[in-house]
Amino acid sequence: MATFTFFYSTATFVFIYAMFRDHFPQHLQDDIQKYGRKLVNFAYPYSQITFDEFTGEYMRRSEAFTAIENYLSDKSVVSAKRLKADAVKDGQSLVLSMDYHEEVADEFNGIKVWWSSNRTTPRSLQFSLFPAVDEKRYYKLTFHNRHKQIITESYLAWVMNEGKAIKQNNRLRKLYTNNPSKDWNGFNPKWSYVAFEHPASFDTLAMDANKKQEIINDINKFKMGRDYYQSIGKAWKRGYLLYGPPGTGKSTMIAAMANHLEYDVYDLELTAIKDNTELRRLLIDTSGKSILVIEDIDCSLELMGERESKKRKIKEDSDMDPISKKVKKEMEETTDSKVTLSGVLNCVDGLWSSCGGERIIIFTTNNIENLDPALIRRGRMDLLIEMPFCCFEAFKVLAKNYLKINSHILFEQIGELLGKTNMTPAEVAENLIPKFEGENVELHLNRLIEALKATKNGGACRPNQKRKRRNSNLINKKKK
Ligand SMILES: Nc1ncnc2c1ncn2[C@@H]1O[C@H](COP(=O)(O)OP(=O)(O)OP(=O)(O)O)[C@@H](O)[C@H]1O
Ligand SMILES: [Mg+2]
Repeated sequence: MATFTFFYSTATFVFIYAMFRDHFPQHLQDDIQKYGRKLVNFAYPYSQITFDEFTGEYMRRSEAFTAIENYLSDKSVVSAKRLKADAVKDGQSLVLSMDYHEEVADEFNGIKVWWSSNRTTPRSLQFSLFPAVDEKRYYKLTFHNRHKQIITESYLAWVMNEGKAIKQNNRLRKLYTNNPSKDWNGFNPKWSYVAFEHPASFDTLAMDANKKQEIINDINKFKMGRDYYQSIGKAWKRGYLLYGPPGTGKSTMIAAMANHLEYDVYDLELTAIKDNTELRRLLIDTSGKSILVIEDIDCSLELMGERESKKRKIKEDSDMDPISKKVKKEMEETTDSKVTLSGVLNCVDGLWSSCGGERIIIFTTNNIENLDPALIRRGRMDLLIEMPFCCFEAFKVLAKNYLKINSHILFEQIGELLGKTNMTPAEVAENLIPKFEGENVELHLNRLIEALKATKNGGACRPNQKRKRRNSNLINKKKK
């Protein structure tokens, strides 16, 4: 009986609505709809915004949906009764979100809003070449009509920023390396990655404390400088050149920076790139909040600048015997990489570097003298950071890391010897690592003293005036 009544009323409603649409004059229909909407607004003065999970022509996962999911995660744990769990960081941790048809409340500047998680399932079978989309997930935001402006202008921007920041913290940080271009295709991407799990930090980095603090301040200022860079019309990027002998901590410094900033690292192998076009394609495929690293930049002949390499080539060629000349020519011909200095300079200055923002570009070299001045000119490399041989202060950091001591009677002697020798932090660290079970602190320090004496007596040169000058000026700040 009840079913019959329901069917009867629905049919009557449909009939009346059809009559109304077909026979009522249009201006009367408009008036009735206008007043009808006013009545509904009066009875239910709330607005709603829906955020679908997949949007656009290619049905990409919506950034807004992901940001909202992350933003609501903590709030859902507190107030939703049913939760869903998703693995992040390649399964290392879980993100909780509210289950379907749950609702959580939020407050912004004293305004109360409600978020609900929903899904719709298709009512009929669809035939498609693509896998069927079983359900459409979406978030719905409900708020009072009178707060519409503040919600659409400020609250949503706040939710997006917060959500993105939470996502950034939850994600697995990655160390990317470029694949040879012959392998690039739809299945093999330009970059391969592994989880970036380097343990280096500024605490464990051995170097002069003031210089270390200057570098930390510089990168902190950069990270917080979004508005500043915007206001001066400059791309939000920064370039560093790390130079110093092998084993002085250049790579360790990069890892410490990446960990401090929580950025990904793109380790660019220039020799695997054929030409500037490929270089550009690779760079376009990188994301913001990342450090692009080109290690040992001087090791590619082309990058030393055409003027330098031509000069060098003429000199070398005139010194060579005919057979060596032929072998050299053949080698040059088989070397594929035609990446040029101007290609690399474009990577530092070009439009690419401003896409996505928050990019740090780091070059390392053992021989700063070999670099073309164009590469390190003012404004291109913002900071030149020298990683020098181990000084006493750097040694104290290593002693604290490796031996867990802040002082010892032998420190004075070690300090004196360090002042007279060129030993890298890597070599010092090697002497502080336990070689056998049960070795005590004194044994390590004595071993280091012996090694320092051997280096000194073995003719290790004292830093010349040029090096001394550079050591005293670890960081040569360049004008921005
Ligand atoms: N300043 C330092 N602070 C802490 N550890 C260091 C430092 N320098 C070197 N080490 C230790 O020595 C090892 C080698 O250092 P690293 O690879 O950073 O040197 P590098 O300057 O990059 O050398 P290369 O020029 O050969 O690439 C590191 O794994 C680290 O353990
Ligand atoms: Mg290195």
